[in-house]
Amino acid sequence: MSAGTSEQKLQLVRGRIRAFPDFPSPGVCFRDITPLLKDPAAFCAAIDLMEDHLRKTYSQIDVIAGLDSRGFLFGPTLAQRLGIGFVLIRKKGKLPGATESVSYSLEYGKAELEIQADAVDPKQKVVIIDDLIATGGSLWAACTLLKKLNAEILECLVLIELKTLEGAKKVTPFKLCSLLQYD
Ligand SMILES: O=P(O)(O)OC[C@H]1O[C@H](OP(=O)(O)OP(=O)(O)O)[C@H](O)[C@@H]1O
Ligand SMILES: Nc1ncnc2[nH]cnc12
Repeated sequence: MSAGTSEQKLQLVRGRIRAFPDFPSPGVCFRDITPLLKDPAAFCAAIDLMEDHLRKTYSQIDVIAGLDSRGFLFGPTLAQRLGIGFVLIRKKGKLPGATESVSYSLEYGKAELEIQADAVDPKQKVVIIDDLIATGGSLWAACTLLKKLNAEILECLVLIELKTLEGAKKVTPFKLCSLLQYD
């Protein structure tokens, strides 16, 4: 846990997100988290904010599930803080053993996500984490996978929400929480 108020931590995190207009294609404004990852104080502040939010909101969380690949940057650290396990939701063809899979649309493309069939037990309480929600297709796919395993989805948690793409609607009825919002 680092020093400072929640507002100070949020400012620190916000200051470490870079915008790259027209990447990877015209019209897309890419929100780059690499400066956040390079700054240990800012990264710690981001994890603090996520941990505080989850501890205040839920009396029990069993598992954090993170999305390939940038959800993997936040999920394991957050799970460690909470003293719980982390499970992988990966792009197609990466996970061994029995899997569930679902295809989905991205802001720029199409993809398929998978989870191992034994990743979570039925009724386990799961928070899904990713760096960013754009159209919500990836988180929708993650929710669909966890529903197939009969998990209880508490919420989807992201660092960044791109509001104008209305990804929150796509993950309805599940709750979406974000630390930073951009138009
Ligand atoms: O809300 P959506 O429209 O689904 O977009 C958001 C997703 O897109 C990015 O991942 P990407 O699939 O580009 O993979 P990466 O994390 O490996 O870069 C991002 O990390 C989210 O997972
Ligand atoms: N605008 C964006 N910036 C960063 N990552 C993204 N993934 C999907 N859309 C994105």
